[in-house]
Amino acid sequence: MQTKLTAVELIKRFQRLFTDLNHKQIAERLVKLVMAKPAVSRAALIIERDRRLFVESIARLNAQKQPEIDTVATALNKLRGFPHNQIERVFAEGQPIALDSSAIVRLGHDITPKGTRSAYLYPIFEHDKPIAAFYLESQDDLPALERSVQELDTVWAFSGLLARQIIEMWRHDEQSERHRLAEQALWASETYLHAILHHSPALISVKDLNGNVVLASEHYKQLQNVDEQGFVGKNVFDVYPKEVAQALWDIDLATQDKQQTFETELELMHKDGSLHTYLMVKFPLRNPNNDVFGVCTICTDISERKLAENALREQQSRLNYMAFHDSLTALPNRSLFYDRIYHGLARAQRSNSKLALMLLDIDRFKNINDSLGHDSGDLLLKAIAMRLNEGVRDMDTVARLGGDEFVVVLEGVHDMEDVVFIANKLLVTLARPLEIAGHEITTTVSIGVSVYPDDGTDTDELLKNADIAMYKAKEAGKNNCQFYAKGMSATAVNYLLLENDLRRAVEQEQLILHYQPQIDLKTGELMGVEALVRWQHPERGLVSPAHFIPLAEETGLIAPIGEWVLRQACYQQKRWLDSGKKVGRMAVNLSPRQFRQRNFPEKVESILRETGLPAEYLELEITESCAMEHAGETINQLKQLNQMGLYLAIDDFGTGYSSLAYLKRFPIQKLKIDSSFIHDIQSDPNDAAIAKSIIGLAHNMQLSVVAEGVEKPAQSDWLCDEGCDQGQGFLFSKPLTARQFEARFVGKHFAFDGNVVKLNALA
Ligand SMILES: Nc1nc2c(ncn2[C@@H]2O[C@H](COP(=O)(O)O[C@H]3[C@@H](O)[C@H](n4cnc5c(=O)[nH]c(N)nc54)O[C@@H]3COP(=O)(O)O)[C@@H](O)[C@H]2O)c(=O)[nH]1
Repeated sequence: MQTKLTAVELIKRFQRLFTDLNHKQIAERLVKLVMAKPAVSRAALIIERDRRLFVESIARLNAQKQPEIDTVATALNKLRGFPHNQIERVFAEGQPIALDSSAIVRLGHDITPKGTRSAYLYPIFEHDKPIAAFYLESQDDLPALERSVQELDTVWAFSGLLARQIIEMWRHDEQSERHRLAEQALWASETYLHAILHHSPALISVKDLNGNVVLASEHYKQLQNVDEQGFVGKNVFDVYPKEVAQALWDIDLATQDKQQTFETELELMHKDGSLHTYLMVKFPLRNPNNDVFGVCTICTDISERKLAENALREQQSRLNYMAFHDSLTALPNRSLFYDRIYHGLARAQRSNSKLALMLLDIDRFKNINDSLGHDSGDLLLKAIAMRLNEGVRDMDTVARLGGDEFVVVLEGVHDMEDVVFIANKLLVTLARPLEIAGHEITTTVSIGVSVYPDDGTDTDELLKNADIAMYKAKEAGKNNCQFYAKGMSATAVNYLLLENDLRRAVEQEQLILHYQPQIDLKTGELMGVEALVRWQHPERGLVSPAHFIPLAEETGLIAPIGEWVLRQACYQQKRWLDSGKKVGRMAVNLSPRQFRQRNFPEKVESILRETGLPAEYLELEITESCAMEHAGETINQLKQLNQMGLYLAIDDFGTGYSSLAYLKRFPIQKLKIDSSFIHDIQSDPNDAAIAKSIIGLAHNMQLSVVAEGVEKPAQSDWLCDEGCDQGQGFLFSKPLTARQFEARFVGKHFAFDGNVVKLNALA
């Protein structure tokens, strides 16, 4: 049986119940007291803290009908399963709210637990203002719940105080947390600052408005004049040289006054004597009232970046230099020459003056290069570049266009005598002996001059005309200077210009072979084919061998060209043999220099091996004059070639002076009557007599005989009647490309030009 307690006993009991509890435990105990009433199935304590409603604690009956308490201390709006609007209403109106079963149904089934039939909201006041509320649910009807509410009047009475206690405790907790966080933040920022000031490689400092350093990074100690105490407490004037300090202080003042950030670079000396470049940033520091109270300086060491930038700049200017200068002589190259002359021409036009362009080419440079080697050739070019530079004024341009070709541009020319004088001076200067790699070398140059505006108004025209004049100088015996004159023919010049291009012709695959058939005059059968080289020049078109073979011979280029022809002809012959085409022998022309190469027979042998062509399918032709020039040597070379199984022919026979004594000793198989005797063979009795003699001579020596340059059927008939074995000429076919040649084959047989078919028909 329950005994009624007095008010004092009740207070004491409550005090005992709530002594030494924290706010969570107080809230738990309060809802537990409410749950003690059997009609209450769920209870919650809601408290207003800082104008927000928090559900502090919730109690509900579990399956065993035991109260279970959950301290949530969560904002109401974050929790589901509560009649939010009703709870807010209690706090707003300060009146209890009773919800019967129909009101519960209206709340909806997701608000209250299943089976709830009534609910009650009870406000708790402090000074007439609700500061808390209890929310009660019951599985009984409202009257039963209301009875329990009445029985809980003591709880309601004490709840005002306890709710206040909970609020204060929360506030205290929150404040403690805020303090803790603030302390933690302070500690963190102090730690960071300490770490930054001690370990940052930057110079970081803060100065007050008088320029006294109040905070500084350790890195300052690296600076000259900063002792082990560091920068703190000092002033820029204590540390830096006077002018530097003044400049820094001026920036500090400007930063304070203008209240803006300043950025500049400065160089500071370290204790180890090294000079470092720093990027310095200064900015004002403001207090919460936005007043400037100091200046912060951050200096970053950018020495390495500067070094890299400088290196890059140097590299760029080196590259720039290289792009416009010749690496060997350091003279301006072709590009810079074009740029200089472009501006020079503009100046000449403005000042109405003349400009002279001198093109210089070293005479016989190739011989020097070939005999002394490329290193000596390079030394020579350098020496010439120096002498050229010394021989002209500073304002004049000396450039190397490539190879052994130099150019001098003389500006402000008013008198042509001056140009003549300089040209002669250069000829004399350059002709002085030079010591190159222990050899005394005397070299000369040929100079061609063109003058603006008389010989051209643009660079290319002036260059072209200076070129023509320069080659005229070469023609005139080298070591002299020629001025361009309007009528100068470019034909001879062209011939010389070819030389440079010819050097590249083999490697750039500009050479091709054409093939001209040789036929049996009696049967019309294809007996052989002569390989004739052509040069497919990129600008000049097809260049005749009559034009470039003598040049190749003169310059020594005949060796690689001749070897290329021989190899290609052998490869072609092998292909035709393999494809079953009856071509006869492949005749290849040899130039004197090529034939005289000591190891020529070995070269032929190696090419035959490489191409797989049997020797008997190859015929070599040397001219009569070549054969007779060093007849003794010729016999030896021919013997070796003959022993290899090759067929040998004397070309252009009748044009040289043959010694019959030698001729009979040459191990040859064929004579070729030169075309000059064939041309007028019917009308010129001398030509006819010579041709007859050659045919007779050949047959007497057991040699076969071929007539070159057969153009007319009558010539062919005459030759046939006189017993000439073979003919070669346009009558039968012009020289053809390999493809054209193959196209003439009908099965395994070669078909000649139309008019020759008739001739064949006679056979
Ligand atoms: N060392 C080398 N010399 C070579 C090589 N290839 C050619 N040559 C020599 O160059 C000279 C000119 O040759 P090309 O212009 O090829 O002239 C040849 C024929 O096209 C020409 N020909 C042939 N038939 C006729 C004709 O009926 N009429 C006519 N006007 N010309 C004709 O004759 C040249 C052949 O001459 P040849 O060698 O004497 O049989 C010339 O001296 C070539 O030898 C080479 O690879 N190496």
